[in-house]
Amino acid sequence: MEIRIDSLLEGARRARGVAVIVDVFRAFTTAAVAFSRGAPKIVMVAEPDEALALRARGMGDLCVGEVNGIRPKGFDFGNSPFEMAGADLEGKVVVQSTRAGTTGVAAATEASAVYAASFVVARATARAILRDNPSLVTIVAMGWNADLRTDEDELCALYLRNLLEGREPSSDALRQLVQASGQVGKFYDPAQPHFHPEDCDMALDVNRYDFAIRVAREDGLLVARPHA
Ligand SMILES: O=C(O)[C@H](CS(=O)(=O)O)OP(=O)(O)O
Ligand SMILES: [Mg+2]
Repeated sequence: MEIRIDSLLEGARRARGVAVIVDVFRAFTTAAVAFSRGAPKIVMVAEPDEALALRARGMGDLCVGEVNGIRPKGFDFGNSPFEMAGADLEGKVVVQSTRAGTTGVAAATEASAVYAASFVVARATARAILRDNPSLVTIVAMGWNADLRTDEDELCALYLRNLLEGREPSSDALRQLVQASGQVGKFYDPAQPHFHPEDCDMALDVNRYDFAIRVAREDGLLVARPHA
């Protein structure tokens, strides 16, 4: 198995083989929590207007996401694992739009298969990929706004490569490295109430869930489902 690591939107666009789109803060932590709260599937789109249009057409029940970290007008929830944790999503189809994570999923058009990953589903994602034993895996760290590399996604990509190669680095070490990085302060900034300290804590609960998040095209839509 060849494992490549890439970054940002251009990395998603050129991803070949099985693509693992990584977004720790917060898209694919939020998605994992949504599944844990009963959402059967998540339709992933790049643009907020696409999400609103799908909900208007009855293709989704709830819009979740962000622009600049803030819940877009008309959305039901922000892109917050903490907000998701308080929601009853049993049987509710979520439509998610974020500026890095879901935009990266939508851009990965050359990939043979796509996973959406974060620390909370890392081991399950590696296990699912190893079961299929593909010849090529491309791990893409989406970063901030898909155009600035950030520690949490890069570290999660490196962690995933280690797992795929049969090693399991220390979760405590990962948490310490991410907590020392530049993307954490916003969760504790009263001037940015759309970010919650609990978002960060939940995103760093390494391997919290035992499912991966597999994304596949269904009737022309990118649909994410928990993948045991
Ligand atoms: O909602 C998020 O946390 C981020 C936006 S920001 O980088 O924190 O401003 O979006 P995502 O697409 O989940 O990286
Ligand atoms: Mg992010």
